[in-house]
Amino acid sequence: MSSKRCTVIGGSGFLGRHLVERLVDRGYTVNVFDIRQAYELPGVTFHQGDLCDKQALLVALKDVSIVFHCASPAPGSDDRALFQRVNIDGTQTVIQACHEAGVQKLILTSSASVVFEGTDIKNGREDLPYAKKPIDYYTETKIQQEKLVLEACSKEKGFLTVAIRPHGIFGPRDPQLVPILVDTARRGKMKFIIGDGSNLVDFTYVENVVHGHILAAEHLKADSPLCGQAYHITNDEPVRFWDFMSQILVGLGYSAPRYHLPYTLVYGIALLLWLIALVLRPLIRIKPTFTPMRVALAGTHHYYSCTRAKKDMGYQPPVPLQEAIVRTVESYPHLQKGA
Ligand SMILES: NC(=O)C1=CN([C@@H]2O[C@H](COP(=O)(O)OP(=O)(O)OC[C@H]3O[C@@H](n4cnc5c(N)ncnc54)[C@H](O)[C@@H]3O)[C@@H](O)[C@H]2O)C=CC1
Ligand SMILES: CC(C)=CCC[C@@H](C)[C@H]1CC[C@H]2C3=C(CC[C@]12C)[C@@]1(C)CCC(=O)C[C@@H]1CC3
Repeated sequence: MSSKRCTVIGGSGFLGRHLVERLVDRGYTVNVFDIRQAYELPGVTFHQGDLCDKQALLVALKDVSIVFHCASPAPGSDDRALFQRVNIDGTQTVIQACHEAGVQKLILTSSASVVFEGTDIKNGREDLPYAKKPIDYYTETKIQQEKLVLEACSKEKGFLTVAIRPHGIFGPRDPQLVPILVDTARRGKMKFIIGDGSNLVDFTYVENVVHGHILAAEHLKADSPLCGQAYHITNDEPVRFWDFMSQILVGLGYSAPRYHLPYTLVYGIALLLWLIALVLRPLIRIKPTFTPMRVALAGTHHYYSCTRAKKDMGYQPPVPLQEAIVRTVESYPHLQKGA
C-alpha cells in the first residue's frame, strides 16, 4: 500500500477542497468522500455517500493508508440530532471502517473551540480541559468526536491518530465568514463594535490549516509524540476581532463599524432574543443575527498557542495574516460593494 494514497472525508467542503488540491500538488493519490460532489479535479476520485454508511466508506478507503476526516454539519445549524448522528455516531463508523480497511493513519479536523466556554482564553494550550459547558451543540459533539479519535490511537494495532484544532478558518471560497459579514453589512447591521474592541482572536488562513494537516500526516509515526494528541494550528498572529472584520469590510468597499456598545448589554439582548425564538419555535422559526454564541465570539479574547505544533512537527504558518487578508478580499469580487 502506498503511503501517499489518501481519502479526504468532507473533501467537497471549504477546507477539504483546499486540502485535496494541496495533496494533489504534493503527489498524493486522493479519494474524496462526501455527501455531495462540488467540483472535479484531474487525478481525484469522488465517492458520494454519507459517512454514517460503513459499506459506502469502505469502497472509498480501499488501499488507502491515510484518512483525513474534515466533514461536519455546518456549525450554524441547530439540529442536535444531526450533529449527534454525523459527528459522534458517524466518526465511530469512520474509525471502524478504517480498522476494517487497514488504514494506518487518521487525521481529524477538530476545533480549538472544544475548550471555549464563552469567556476569555489567552494563548490557550492543548492541555486546557474540554469545555464543561460548550457554547453550542456543534462544539459539544466536536468534543466527543475528538475524544473518540484520540482514544482510538493504538501503536499495537498499527492505527495512529491525531487531531488538528484550527480556529477561525478563512480564505477563498469560504461560505461562512466573509459572506456572513457582507450580508450583515448589506443589511446595515455592521455599525457597532461589541465591547471596547480590544479583544484578540485567532483567524487562520485556510492554506496554513492545510499545511498543519499535511505536516501532521507526515510526522505521525509509531515513535513520534503526535500519536493520540491534539494540536492547535493557527496563524500565530492574534488580531483584534474588530480590526480583522474592519479590514475585510473596508477591503470590500463597506464602512468599518464605529460605535461601541457594552458587551454585557448586547449579550443580554442576544440571550433575550434567543429565549423569545425558543418560546415561539412551535409557531414560527426565527434566526437572530445576534446569538449569544456569536456575541461571545465577537466580544471575548480567544487565541491559542501553537508551540506544541512547532515543536513536534516543525509547524510555521506559511502565509502571514496581512497577505492572507489581501488574498481573501481579492477572491470575493462578487461581494464587493455595488457588485
Ligand atoms: N470553518 C472554520 O472556521 C472551522 C472549521 N473547523 C472544522 O473543519 C472541518 C471543515 O470545515 P469547513 O470546511 O469549514 O466546513 P464545510 O461545511 O465547508 O465542509 C464540510 C463538508 O462535510 C460534508 N459532510 C457533512 N456531512 C457529511 C456526511 N454525513 N457524510 C459525508 N460528508 C459530509 C459536507 O458536504 C461538506 O462538504 C469541520 O470538521 C469543522 O468542524 C474547525 C475550526 C474552525
Ligand atoms: C474566530 C472565530 C471562531 C470565527 C468564527 C467565524 C464566525 C463565528 C464569525 C464570522 C463572522 C462573524 C460575525 C459576527 C459573530 C461571529 C461571526 C459569525 C457578528 C454577528 C457579531 C455581532 C455583530 O455585530 C455582527 C457580526 C457579523 C460577523
